[in-house]
Amino acid sequence: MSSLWDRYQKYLLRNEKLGFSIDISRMRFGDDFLPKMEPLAQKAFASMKDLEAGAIANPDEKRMVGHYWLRAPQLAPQPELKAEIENCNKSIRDFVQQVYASGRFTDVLVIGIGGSALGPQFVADALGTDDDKLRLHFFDNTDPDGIDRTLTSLQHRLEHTLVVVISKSGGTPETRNGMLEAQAAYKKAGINFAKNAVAVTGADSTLDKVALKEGWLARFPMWDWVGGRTSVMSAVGLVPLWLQGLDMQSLLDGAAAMDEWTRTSETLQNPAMLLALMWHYAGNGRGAKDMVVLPYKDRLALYSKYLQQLVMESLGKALDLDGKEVHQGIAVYGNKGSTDQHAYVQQLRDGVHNFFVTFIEVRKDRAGQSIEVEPGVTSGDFLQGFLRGTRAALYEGGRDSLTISIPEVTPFQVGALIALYDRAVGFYATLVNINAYHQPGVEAGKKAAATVLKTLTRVRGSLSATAQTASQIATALSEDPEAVFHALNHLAANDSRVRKQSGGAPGSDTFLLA
Ligand SMILES: O=P(O)(O)OC[C@H]1O[C@](O)(CO)[C@@H](O)[C@@H]1O
Repeated sequence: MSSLWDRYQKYLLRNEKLGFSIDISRMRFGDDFLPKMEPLAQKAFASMKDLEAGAIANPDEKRMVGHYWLRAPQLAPQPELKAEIENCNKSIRDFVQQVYASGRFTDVLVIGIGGSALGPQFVADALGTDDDKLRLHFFDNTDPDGIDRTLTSLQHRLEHTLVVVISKSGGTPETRNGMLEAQAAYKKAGINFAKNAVAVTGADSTLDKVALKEGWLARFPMWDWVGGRTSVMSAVGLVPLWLQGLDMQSLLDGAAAMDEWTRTSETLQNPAMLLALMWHYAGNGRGAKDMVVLPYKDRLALYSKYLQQLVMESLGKALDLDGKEVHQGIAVYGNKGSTDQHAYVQQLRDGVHNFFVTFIEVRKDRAGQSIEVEPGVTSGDFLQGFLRGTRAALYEGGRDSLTISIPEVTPFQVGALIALYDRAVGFYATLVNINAYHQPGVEAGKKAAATVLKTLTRVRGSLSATAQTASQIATALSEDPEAVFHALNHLAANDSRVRKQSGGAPGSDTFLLA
Protein backbone atom coordinates (compact mmCIF):
# COMPACT_ATOMS: atom_id res chain seq x y z
CA MET A 1 0.00 0.00 0.00
CA SER A 2 1.21 3.53 -0.68
CA SER A 3 2.15 5.74 2.26
CA LEU A 4 -0.57 7.19 4.47
CA TRP A 5 0.22 10.67 3.14
CA ASP A 6 -0.51 9.41 -0.39
CA ARG A 7 -3.68 7.71 0.78
CA TYR A 8 -4.72 10.88 2.60
CA GLN A 9 -4.29 12.96 -0.54
CA LYS A 10 -6.08 10.39 -2.64
CA TYR A 11 -9.08 10.12 -0.36
CA LEU A 12 -9.43 13.66 0.93
CA LEU A 13 -12.39 15.44 -0.61
CA ARG A 14 -12.43 19.20 -0.22
CA ASN A 15 -14.84 21.94 -1.15
CA GLU A 16 -12.97 25.22 -1.02
CA LYS A 17 -16.15 27.29 -1.40
CA LEU A 18 -17.81 25.68 1.60
CA GLY A 19 -14.56 25.29 3.52
CA PHE A 20 -15.64 21.72 4.11
CA SER A 21 -13.61 18.53 3.80
CA ILE A 22 -14.02 14.84 4.41
CA ASP A 23 -11.08 12.47 4.85
CA ILE A 24 -11.78 8.76 4.42
CA SER A 25 -8.12 7.75 4.25
CA ARG A 26 -8.21 6.09 7.68
CA MET A 27 -10.93 3.67 6.64
CA ARG A 28 -9.06 0.58 5.50
CA PHE A 29 -11.09 -0.29 2.41
CA GLY A 30 -9.15 -1.95 -0.36
CA ASP A 31 -8.71 -0.67 -3.89
CA ASP A 32 -11.50 -2.91 -5.14
CA PHE A 33 -14.17 -1.60 -2.70
CA LEU A 34 -15.28 1.58 -4.46
CA PRO A 35 -15.39 0.03 -7.98
CA LYS A 36 -17.38 -2.90 -6.56
CA MET A 37 -19.90 -0.54 -4.96
CA GLU A 38 -20.20 1.78 -7.95
CA PRO A 39 -23.34 0.21 -9.49
CA LEU A 40 -25.14 0.46 -6.14
CA ALA A 41 -23.91 4.03 -5.68
CA GLN A 42 -25.33 4.93 -9.08
CA LYS A 43 -28.62 3.30 -8.10
CA ALA A 44 -28.67 5.46 -4.95
CA PHE A 45 -27.99 8.63 -6.98
CA ALA A 46 -30.87 7.74 -9.28
CA SER A 47 -33.36 7.08 -6.47
CA MET A 48 -32.32 10.29 -4.73
CA LYS A 49 -32.96 12.15 -7.97
CA ASP A 50 -36.43 10.61 -8.16
CA LEU A 51 -37.05 11.44 -4.51
CA GLU A 52 -36.13 15.08 -5.03
CA ALA A 53 -38.36 15.19 -8.09
CA GLY A 54 -41.35 14.18 -5.95
CA ALA A 55 -41.50 10.37 -6.27
CA ILE A 56 -43.34 8.44 -3.55
CA ALA A 57 -40.05 7.70 -1.80
CA ASN A 58 -41.79 6.55 1.38
CA PRO A 59 -43.84 3.68 -0.08
CA ASP A 60 -45.38 2.36 3.17
CA GLU A 61 -46.90 5.70 4.03
CA LYS A 62 -47.38 6.58 0.33
CA ARG A 63 -45.67 9.92 0.83
CA MET A 64 -43.23 12.13 -0.95
CA VAL A 65 -40.06 13.01 0.93
CA GLY A 66 -39.44 16.72 0.59
CA HIS A 67 -37.01 18.02 3.18
CA TYR A 68 -34.62 19.10 0.41
CA TRP A 69 -37.24 21.54 -0.92
CA LEU A 70 -37.36 23.36 2.41
CA ARG A 71 -34.01 24.97 1.62
CA ALA A 72 -34.60 25.27 -2.12
CA PRO A 73 -38.35 25.80 -2.62
CA GLN A 74 -37.79 26.30 -6.34
CA LEU A 75 -37.04 22.57 -6.56
CA ALA A 76 -40.42 21.51 -5.18
CA PRO A 77 -42.19 19.36 -7.78
CA GLN A 78 -45.37 21.46 -7.79
CA PRO A 79 -45.69 25.26 -7.77
CA GLU A 80 -48.22 25.02 -4.92
CA LEU A 81 -45.63 23.35 -2.72
CA LYS A 82 -43.07 26.02 -3.52
CA ALA A 83 -45.61 28.70 -2.62
CA GLU A 84 -46.55 26.89 0.59
CA ILE A 85 -42.94 26.75 1.76
CA GLU A 86 -42.28 30.37 0.85
CA ASN A 87 -45.51 31.61 2.43
CA CYS A 88 -44.88 29.62 5.57
CA ASN A 89 -41.35 31.01 5.95
CA LYS A 90 -42.60 34.52 5.36
CA SER A 91 -45.36 34.15 7.92
CA ILE A 92 -42.84 32.84 10.46
CA ARG A 93 -40.56 35.83 9.85
CA ASP A 94 -43.50 38.23 10.19
CA PHE A 95 -44.65 36.53 13.36
CA VAL A 96 -41.15 36.71 14.86
CA GLN A 97 -40.97 40.42 14.06
CA GLN A 98 -44.34 40.96 15.78
CA VAL A 99 -43.12 39.06 18.82
CA TYR A 100 -39.99 41.20 19.03
CA ALA A 101 -41.96 44.40 18.43
CA SER A 102 -44.47 43.54 21.16
CA GLY A 103 -41.66 43.45 23.71
CA ARG A 104 -43.79 40.96 25.63
CA PHE A 105 -41.45 38.00 25.60
CA THR A 106 -38.06 37.11 27.04
CA ASP A 107 -38.19 33.31 26.81
CA VAL A 108 -39.55 30.51 24.65
CA LEU A 109 -40.67 27.15 25.99
CA VAL A 110 -40.54 24.57 23.22
CA ILE A 111 -42.64 21.44 23.81
CA GLY A 112 -41.91 18.53 21.49
CA ILE A 113 -40.12 15.20 21.32
CA GLY A 114 -37.92 13.26 18.88
CA GLY A 115 -37.74 15.01 15.56
CA SER A 116 -39.91 17.77 17.00
CA ALA A 117 -37.23 18.66 19.57
CA LEU A 118 -33.80 17.29 18.69
CA GLY A 119 -33.13 19.55 15.70
CA PRO A 120 -34.14 22.75 17.51
CA GLN A 121 -32.16 21.63 20.60
CA PHE A 122 -29.02 20.92 18.58
CA VAL A 123 -29.12 24.13 16.58
CA ALA A 124 -30.09 26.29 19.56
CA ASP A 125 -27.14 24.97 21.52
CA ALA A 126 -24.69 25.08 18.61
CA LEU A 127 -25.42 28.67 17.69
CA GLY A 128 -26.81 30.31 20.80
CA THR A 129 -25.07 33.23 22.52
CA ASP A 130 -25.73 35.51 25.45
CA ASP A 131 -27.06 38.03 22.94
CA ASP A 132 -29.91 35.80 21.78
CA LYS A 133 -33.14 37.74 21.41
CA LEU A 134 -35.12 35.13 23.33
CA ARG A 135 -33.88 32.26 25.47
CA LEU A 136 -35.04 28.74 24.58
CA HIS A 137 -36.14 26.04 27.04
CA PHE A 138 -37.51 22.59 26.30
CA PHE A 139 -40.01 20.03 27.56
CA ASP A 140 -38.93 16.99 25.57
CA ASN A 141 -40.31 14.28 27.81
CA THR A 142 -43.24 13.35 30.03
CA ASP A 143 -40.98 13.29 33.10
CA PRO A 144 -42.81 15.31 35.79
CA ASP A 145 -39.59 16.23 37.57
CA GLY A 146 -37.99 17.40 34.31
CA ILE A 147 -41.07 19.52 33.64
CA ASP A 148 -40.93 20.99 37.17
CA ARG A 149 -37.24 21.88 36.80
CA THR A 150 -37.94 23.83 33.65
CA LEU A 151 -41.05 25.48 35.06
CA THR A 152 -39.20 26.49 38.20
CA SER A 153 -36.50 28.16 36.16
CA LEU A 154 -39.24 30.07 34.32
CA GLN A 155 -41.54 30.79 37.24
CA HIS A 156 -40.94 34.53 37.45
CA ARG A 157 -41.06 34.99 33.70
CA LEU A 158 -43.99 32.77 32.74
CA GLU A 159 -45.98 35.77 31.55
CA HIS A 160 -43.09 36.63 29.26
CA THR A 161 -42.60 33.08 28.03
CA LEU A 162 -43.96 32.12 24.64
CA VAL A 163 -44.87 28.44 24.41
CA VAL A 164 -44.27 26.69 21.09
CA VAL A 165 -45.92 23.26 20.97
CA ILE A 166 -44.50 21.16 18.14
CA SER A 167 -45.95 17.87 16.96
CA LYS A 168 -46.26 16.77 13.37
CA SER A 169 -48.95 14.21 14.18
CA GLY A 170 -50.45 16.45 16.84
CA GLY A 171 -51.19 13.40 18.96
CA THR A 172 -47.91 12.40 20.60
CA PRO A 173 -48.71 11.75 24.29
CA GLU A 174 -45.48 13.15 25.72
CA THR A 175 -46.03 16.42 23.89
CA ARG A 176 -49.73 16.53 24.77
CA ASN A 177 -48.81 16.01 28.43
CA GLY A 178 -46.20 18.76 28.26
CA MET A 179 -48.79 21.11 26.82
CA LEU A 180 -51.30 20.24 29.56
CA GLU A 181 -48.64 20.72 32.24
CA ALA A 182 -47.72 24.12 30.78
CA GLN A 183 -51.39 25.10 30.53
CA ALA A 184 -51.89 24.17 34.18
CA ALA A 185 -48.88 26.24 35.25
CA TYR A 186 -50.14 29.28 33.32
CA LYS A 187 -53.62 28.88 34.77
CA LYS A 188 -52.21 28.66 38.29
CA ALA A 189 -50.27 31.86 37.66
CA GLY A 190 -53.42 33.55 36.32
CA ILE A 191 -52.01 33.93 32.80
CA ASN A 192 -54.00 33.37 29.62
CA PHE A 193 -52.17 30.42 28.03
CA ALA A 194 -53.72 30.83 24.58
CA LYS A 195 -52.29 34.34 24.28
CA ASN A 196 -48.82 32.92 24.91
CA ALA A 197 -49.09 29.79 22.77
CA VAL A 198 -48.11 28.80 19.25
CA ALA A 199 -48.66 25.44 17.53
CA VAL A 200 -46.54 23.81 14.84
CA THR A 201 -48.45 20.80 13.58
CA GLY A 202 -50.17 19.04 10.71
CA ALA A 203 -53.38 20.62 9.44
CA ASP A 204 -56.45 19.37 11.33
CA SER A 205 -54.43 17.35 13.83
CA THR A 206 -55.71 17.16 17.40
CA LEU A 207 -53.20 19.84 18.40
CA ASP A 208 -54.25 22.03 15.48
CA LYS A 209 -57.88 21.77 16.53
CA VAL A 210 -57.07 22.64 20.15
CA ALA A 211 -55.01 25.67 19.06
CA LEU A 212 -57.76 26.84 16.73
CA LYS A 213 -60.54 26.36 19.28
CA GLU A 214 -58.65 28.08 22.08
CA GLY A 215 -57.50 30.96 19.86
CA TRP A 216 -53.75 30.51 20.23
CA LEU A 217 -51.46 33.31 19.06
CA ALA A 218 -50.42 31.49 15.87
CA ARG A 219 -50.42 28.12 14.06
CA PHE A 220 -47.77 27.01 11.59
CA PRO A 221 -47.97 23.98 9.31
CA MET A 222 -46.05 20.75 9.31
CA TRP A 223 -46.42 18.86 6.06
CA ASP A 224 -46.77 15.11 5.67
CA TRP A 225 -43.93 15.13 3.13
CA VAL A 226 -41.42 16.21 5.78
CA GLY A 227 -40.31 13.53 8.23
CA GLY A 228 -39.89 14.49 11.89
CA ARG A 229 -36.18 13.69 11.94
CA THR A 230 -35.51 15.86 8.90
CA SER A 231 -37.82 18.68 9.90
CA VAL A 232 -35.47 21.21 11.49
CA MET A 233 -35.65 23.41 8.38
CA SER A 234 -39.45 23.47 8.40
CA ALA A 235 -41.54 25.45 10.90
CA VAL A 236 -40.40 22.87 13.48
CA GLY A 237 -36.97 24.50 13.62
CA LEU A 238 -37.63 27.84 12.01
CA VAL A 239 -40.22 29.05 14.55
CA PRO A 240 -38.20 28.53 17.75
CA LEU A 241 -34.78 29.23 16.24
CA TRP A 242 -35.84 32.41 14.48
CA LEU A 243 -37.44 33.51 17.75
CA GLN A 244 -34.10 32.81 19.42
CA GLY A 245 -32.65 35.29 16.95
CA LEU A 246 -30.50 32.91 14.90
CA ASP A 247 -29.70 33.57 11.26
CA MET A 248 -31.86 30.81 9.89
CA GLN A 249 -31.56 32.06 6.33
CA SER A 250 -27.83 31.29 6.49
CA LEU A 251 -28.63 27.87 7.88
CA LEU A 252 -30.98 27.21 4.97
CA ASP A 253 -28.35 28.53 2.56
CA GLY A 254 -25.70 26.24 4.04
CA ALA A 255 -27.99 23.25 3.64
CA ALA A 256 -28.83 24.26 0.08
CA ALA A 257 -25.12 24.58 -0.75
CA MET A 258 -24.42 21.12 0.68
CA ASP A 259 -27.41 19.72 -1.22
CA GLU A 260 -26.03 21.16 -4.42
CA TRP A 261 -22.61 19.61 -3.80
CA THR A 262 -24.05 16.23 -2.87
CA ARG A 263 -26.18 16.03 -6.02
CA THR A 264 -23.16 15.10 -8.10
CA SER A 265 -23.23 11.50 -9.28
CA GLU A 266 -19.46 11.30 -9.29
CA THR A 267 -18.94 9.06 -6.29
CA LEU A 268 -15.49 10.29 -5.31
CA GLN A 269 -16.67 13.91 -5.48
CA ASN A 270 -19.75 13.38 -3.34
CA PRO A 271 -19.17 13.62 0.44
CA ALA A 272 -22.59 12.19 1.33
CA MET A 273 -22.00 9.16 -0.88
CA LEU A 274 -18.52 8.71 0.59
CA LEU A 275 -20.05 8.71 4.06
CA ALA A 276 -22.70 6.16 3.07
CA LEU A 277 -20.10 3.94 1.42
CA MET A 278 -17.84 4.11 4.45
CA TRP A 279 -20.74 3.10 6.72
CA HIS A 280 -21.35 0.21 4.36
CA TYR A 281 -17.69 -0.74 4.32
CA ALA A 282 -17.32 -0.51 8.11
CA GLY A 283 -20.39 -2.58 8.93
CA ASN A 284 -20.35 -4.81 5.87
CA GLY A 285 -23.73 -3.40 4.85
CA ARG A 286 -25.19 -5.03 7.96
CA GLY A 287 -24.51 -2.36 10.58
CA ALA A 288 -21.89 -4.61 12.16
CA LYS A 289 -19.93 -1.64 13.46
CA ASP A 290 -21.29 1.20 15.60
CA MET A 291 -20.87 4.79 14.49
CA VAL A 292 -19.09 6.81 17.18
CA VAL A 293 -19.52 10.52 16.47
CA LEU A 294 -16.88 12.71 18.07
CA PRO A 295 -17.14 16.43 17.39
CA TYR A 296 -14.18 18.28 18.87
CA LYS A 297 -16.21 21.34 19.75
CA ASP A 298 -18.54 21.84 22.69
CA ARG A 299 -21.08 23.60 20.50
CA LEU A 300 -21.55 20.41 18.49
CA ALA A 301 -22.07 18.11 21.48
CA LEU A 302 -25.76 17.62 20.68
CA TYR A 303 -24.98 16.71 17.08
CA SER A 304 -24.26 13.12 18.12
CA LYS A 305 -27.66 12.93 19.81
CA TYR A 306 -29.34 14.51 16.80
CA LEU A 307 -27.64 12.02 14.46
CA GLN A 308 -28.61 9.15 16.72
CA GLN A 309 -32.28 9.70 15.89
CA LEU A 310 -31.65 10.56 12.24
CA VAL A 311 -29.55 7.47 11.58
CA MET A 312 -31.16 4.92 13.89
CA GLU A 313 -34.80 5.79 13.24
CA SER A 314 -34.11 5.94 9.51
CA LEU A 315 -31.97 2.83 9.13
CA GLY A 316 -33.10 0.54 11.93
CA LYS A 317 -35.61 -1.55 9.98
CA ALA A 318 -36.84 -5.15 10.17
CA LEU A 319 -37.80 -5.51 6.51
CA ASP A 320 -36.17 -4.38 3.30
CA LEU A 321 -38.05 -2.87 0.39
CA ASP A 322 -38.82 -6.35 -0.95
CA GLY A 323 -40.36 -7.42 2.34
CA LYS A 324 -37.38 -9.61 3.29
CA GLU A 325 -36.43 -9.78 6.96
CA VAL A 326 -33.08 -7.97 7.27
CA HIS A 327 -32.94 -6.19 10.66
CA GLN A 328 -30.80 -3.35 9.40
CA GLY A 329 -29.43 -0.37 11.29
CA ILE A 330 -26.31 1.35 12.56
CA ALA A 331 -25.94 2.17 16.24
CA VAL A 332 -24.83 5.74 16.85
CA TYR A 333 -23.37 7.22 19.99
CA GLY A 334 -20.95 9.93 20.99
CA ASN A 335 -20.66 13.17 22.81
CA LYS A 336 -17.60 15.30 22.18
CA GLY A 337 -13.84 15.22 22.06
CA SER A 338 -11.62 15.51 23.87
CA THR A 339 -13.99 14.99 26.83
CA ASP A 340 -14.84 11.45 25.73
CA GLN A 341 -11.14 10.61 25.78
CA HIS A 342 -11.59 10.52 29.55
CA ALA A 343 -14.67 8.32 29.32
CA TYR A 344 -14.81 5.54 26.73
CA VAL A 345 -11.92 6.14 24.34
CA GLN A 346 -9.90 3.60 26.35
CA GLN A 347 -12.25 0.91 25.08
CA LEU A 348 -12.17 2.27 21.54
CA ARG A 349 -8.39 1.99 21.50
CA ASP A 350 -7.95 -1.32 23.29
CA GLY A 351 -11.30 -3.01 23.74
CA VAL A 352 -13.93 -4.72 21.64
CA HIS A 353 -13.56 -3.75 17.98
CA ASN A 354 -17.18 -3.04 17.08
CA PHE A 355 -17.18 0.58 15.88
CA PHE A 356 -15.74 3.18 13.57
CA VAL A 357 -15.24 6.80 14.56
CA THR A 358 -16.34 9.98 12.83
CA PHE A 359 -14.18 12.86 13.99
CA ILE A 360 -15.58 16.32 13.41
CA GLU A 361 -12.94 19.00 13.40
CA VAL A 362 -13.71 22.69 13.66
CA ARG A 363 -10.65 24.53 12.44
CA LYS A 364 -11.17 27.87 14.16
CA ASP A 365 -10.56 27.66 17.89
CA ARG A 366 -12.42 30.72 19.15
CA ALA A 367 -13.55 34.19 18.16
CA GLY A 368 -10.77 36.11 19.90
CA GLN A 369 -7.11 35.56 20.70
CA SER A 370 -5.93 32.67 22.84
CA ILE A 371 -3.58 32.80 25.78
CA GLU A 372 -0.64 30.42 25.97
CA VAL A 373 -1.26 27.57 28.38
CA GLU A 374 2.28 26.32 27.84
CA PRO A 375 5.05 28.19 26.06
CA GLY A 376 3.82 28.70 22.50
CA VAL A 377 0.79 26.43 22.96
CA THR A 378 -2.90 27.31 23.37
CA SER A 379 -5.93 25.36 24.62
CA GLY A 380 -7.04 25.04 21.01
CA ASP A 381 -3.67 23.55 20.07
CA PHE A 382 -4.31 20.92 22.71
CA LEU A 383 -7.76 20.18 21.28
CA GLN A 384 -6.20 19.72 17.84
CA GLY A 385 -3.47 17.57 19.38
CA PHE A 386 -6.03 15.31 21.03
CA LEU A 387 -8.05 14.98 17.84
CA ARG A 388 -5.10 14.13 15.63
CA GLY A 389 -3.49 12.05 18.38
CA THR A 390 -6.61 9.97 18.97
CA ARG A 391 -7.09 9.48 15.24
CA ALA A 392 -3.50 8.24 14.91
CA ALA A 393 -3.68 6.05 18.01
CA LEU A 394 -6.89 4.42 16.83
CA TYR A 395 -5.43 3.79 13.40
CA GLU A 396 -2.31 2.22 14.89
CA GLY A 397 -4.61 0.00 16.93
CA GLY A 398 -6.38 -1.16 13.75
CA ARG A 399 -9.47 0.99 14.33
CA ASP A 400 -10.97 2.90 11.39
CA SER A 401 -12.08 6.51 11.40
CA LEU A 402 -13.14 9.24 9.07
CA THR A 403 -12.76 12.95 9.64
CA ILE A 404 -15.03 15.80 8.64
CA SER A 405 -13.56 19.30 8.92
CA ILE A 406 -15.44 22.59 8.92
CA PRO A 407 -14.02 26.09 9.32
CA GLU A 408 -16.19 27.21 12.25
CA VAL A 409 -19.58 26.70 13.82
CA THR A 410 -21.73 29.19 11.91
CA PRO A 411 -25.39 28.91 10.86
CA PHE A 412 -24.19 28.19 7.31
CA GLN A 413 -21.88 25.35 8.41
CA VAL A 414 -24.46 23.85 10.75
CA GLY A 415 -26.97 23.85 7.88
CA ALA A 416 -24.39 22.14 5.68
CA LEU A 417 -23.63 19.49 8.32
CA ILE A 418 -27.32 18.67 8.74
CA ALA A 419 -27.82 18.40 4.98
CA LEU A 420 -24.74 16.19 4.58
CA TYR A 421 -26.16 13.53 6.88
CA ASP A 422 -29.72 13.87 5.53
CA ARG A 423 -28.42 12.75 2.18
CA ALA A 424 -25.91 10.19 3.47
CA VAL A 425 -28.74 8.42 5.30
CA GLY A 426 -30.87 8.46 2.15
CA PHE A 427 -28.03 7.03 0.07
CA TYR A 428 -27.22 4.33 2.60
CA ALA A 429 -30.85 3.27 2.68
CA THR A 430 -30.68 2.57 -1.05
CA LEU A 431 -27.35 0.75 -0.69
CA VAL A 432 -29.02 -1.68 1.72
CA ASN A 433 -32.46 -1.54 0.07
CA ILE A 434 -34.61 -0.19 2.90
CA ASN A 435 -37.16 2.59 3.40
CA ALA A 436 -35.41 5.30 5.45
CA TYR A 437 -38.50 7.43 5.83
CA HIS A 438 -40.91 5.46 7.99
CA GLN A 439 -40.69 4.22 11.60
CA PRO A 440 -43.07 1.29 12.03
CA GLY A 441 -41.16 -0.06 15.04
CA VAL A 442 -41.94 2.94 17.22
CA GLU A 443 -45.62 2.00 17.15
CA ALA A 444 -45.02 -1.25 19.08
CA GLY A 445 -43.70 0.66 22.13
CA LYS A 446 -46.56 3.16 21.93
CA LYS A 447 -49.16 0.37 21.85
CA ALA A 448 -47.49 -1.44 24.75
CA ALA A 449 -47.46 1.80 26.77
CA ALA A 450 -51.20 2.19 26.21
CA THR A 451 -51.73 -1.35 27.58
CA VAL A 452 -49.63 -0.52 30.66
CA LEU A 453 -51.69 2.61 31.31
CA LYS A 454 -54.91 0.58 31.06
CA THR A 455 -53.55 -1.95 33.56
CA LEU A 456 -52.49 0.89 35.87
CA THR A 457 -56.02 2.32 35.88
CA ARG A 458 -57.58 -1.09 36.54
CA VAL A 459 -55.13 -1.82 39.34
CA ARG A 460 -55.80 1.57 40.93
CA GLY A 461 -59.51 0.79 40.87
CA SER A 462 -59.03 -2.60 42.48
CA LEU A 463 -57.18 -1.36 45.58
CA SER A 464 -59.05 -1.39 48.88
CA ALA A 465 -58.44 -1.13 52.62
CA THR A 466 -57.64 -4.86 52.61
CA ALA A 467 -54.01 -5.71 51.93
CA GLN A 468 -53.59 -7.67 48.69
CA THR A 469 -50.65 -9.18 46.84
CA ALA A 470 -49.98 -8.52 43.16
CA SER A 471 -51.03 -12.09 42.33
CA GLN A 472 -54.36 -11.71 44.11
CA ILE A 473 -55.16 -8.53 42.21
CA ALA A 474 -53.88 -10.02 38.95
CA THR A 475 -56.11 -13.08 39.33
CA ALA A 476 -59.14 -10.91 40.07
CA LEU A 477 -58.44 -8.71 37.04
CA SER A 478 -57.13 -11.47 34.73
CA GLU A 479 -53.95 -9.44 34.28
CA ASP A 480 -50.30 -10.47 34.22
CA PRO A 481 -49.01 -10.51 37.87
CA GLU A 482 -45.70 -8.86 37.00
CA ALA A 483 -47.47 -6.02 35.17
CA VAL A 484 -49.75 -5.61 38.19
CA PHE A 485 -46.76 -5.61 40.55
CA HIS A 486 -45.03 -2.80 38.61
CA ALA A 487 -48.29 -0.82 38.56
CA LEU A 488 -48.66 -1.25 42.33
CA ASN A 489 -45.11 -0.09 42.98
CA HIS A 490 -45.66 2.96 40.80
CA LEU A 491 -48.86 3.82 42.64
CA ALA A 492 -47.22 3.32 46.04
CA ALA A 493 -44.40 5.70 45.07
CA ASN A 494 -46.69 8.44 43.79
CA ASP A 495 -50.09 8.21 45.44
CA SER A 496 -49.96 8.99 49.15
CA ARG A 497 -53.10 6.89 49.78
CA VAL A 498 -51.48 3.71 48.49
CA ARG A 499 -49.43 1.82 51.09
CA LYS A 500 -46.94 -0.91 50.38
CA GLN A 501 -46.08 -3.48 53.05
CA SER A 502 -42.92 -5.35 52.25
CA GLY A 503 -43.21 -9.11 52.47
CA GLY A 504 -39.56 -9.65 51.65
CA ALA A 505 -40.25 -10.73 48.04
CA PRO A 506 -42.36 -9.34 45.19
CA GLY A 507 -44.87 -12.17 45.51
CA SER A 508 -45.37 -11.51 49.24
CA ASP A 509 -45.49 -7.67 49.17
CA THR A 510 -48.99 -6.38 49.90
CA PHE A 511 -50.72 -3.16 48.91
CA LEU A 512 -53.73 -1.36 50.34
CA LEU A 513 -55.50 1.97 50.37
CA ALA A 514 -54.80 3.80 53.61
O1 LIG B 1 -43.87 15.31 15.84
P1 LIG B 1 -44.61 14.18 16.47
O2 LIG B 1 -45.72 13.68 15.63
O3 LIG B 1 -45.09 14.57 17.85
O4 LIG B 1 -43.63 12.97 16.64
C1 LIG B 1 -42.47 13.03 17.41
C2 LIG B 1 -41.54 11.90 17.11
O5 LIG B 1 -42.20 10.66 17.30
C3 LIG B 1 -41.83 9.76 16.28
O6 LIG B 1 -42.89 9.66 15.40
C4 LIG B 1 -41.56 8.40 16.79
O7 LIG B 1 -40.64 8.42 17.81
C5 LIG B 1 -40.64 10.43 15.61
O8 LIG B 1 -40.43 9.97 14.34
C6 LIG B 1 -41.04 11.85 15.69
O9 LIG B 1 -40.00 12.70 15.42
